[in-house]
Amino acid sequence: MTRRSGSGPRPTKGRPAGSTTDQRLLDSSGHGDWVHTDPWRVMKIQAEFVEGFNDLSEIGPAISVFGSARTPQDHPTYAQAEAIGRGLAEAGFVVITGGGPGTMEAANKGALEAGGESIGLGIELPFEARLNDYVSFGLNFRYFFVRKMMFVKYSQGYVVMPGGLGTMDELFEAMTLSQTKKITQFPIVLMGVKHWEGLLDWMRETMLADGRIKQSDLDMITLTDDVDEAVELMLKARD
Ligand SMILES: C/C(=C\CNc1ncnc2c1ncn2[C@@H]1O[C@H](COP(=O)(O)O)[C@@H](O)[C@H]1O)CO
Repeated sequence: MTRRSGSGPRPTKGRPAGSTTDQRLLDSSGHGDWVHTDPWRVMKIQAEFVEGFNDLSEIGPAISVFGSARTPQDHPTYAQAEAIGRGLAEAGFVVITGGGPGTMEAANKGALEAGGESIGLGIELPFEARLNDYVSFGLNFRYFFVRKMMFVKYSQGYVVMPGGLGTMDELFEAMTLSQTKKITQFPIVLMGVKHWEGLLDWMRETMLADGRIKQSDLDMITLTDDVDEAVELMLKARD
């Protein structure tokens, strides 16, 4: 695969400065312009699904790696994400990330430098954002929900590194889809014991204790700092 000519930021020309397509879809106080009315937006949404399905349908076994867009390059988590990208690529997996900076960049770097496929599924944001330099094939999405479906549909499992709101959204979406059997056989590895153990303790002591989740919901997660263990788990699930 080669870097798609359409990768990088979508042109901002023609759209109100500081807003995104997603934002205009979800904002109830929309513009009156006919191309921005909801029925016509469905065509744009449909086109984005078609394009994504078309471009990703033959990528082979893939693992998505998520994590903070704000991880500095000299942070130990950056090195760990690079190692996970490398380990997954060496094990024959395509590595998919959000194509952004920080942890996403590190995982793409590890995968690309190990000779693997390094995919970035970027998102249009209200500020300048472009795919990182280690993406060998990239797509930029206007709609978060279309992009999120591509991660689930085209990966066999998730590795989730320390992160903020975006990372939590991606993690809990996958857990909900697994819990409701919308996806099956979907290993989820949380990397970074120090970052995640507080959340897992709370889920066990509050959510589980109050009967709001089952033990099987927690069992779908593996918590580790060990890159080899994470890769091994993905291989076991694949085989
Ligand atoms: C914050 C900055 C750029 C953000 N750029 C992003 N590009 C692509 N994907 C992103 C970006 N920001 C968030 N994401 C998605 O959410 C996850 C990380 O979010 P978090 O809140 O940082 O945990 C990540 O996995 C992406 O899929 C400028 O530095």
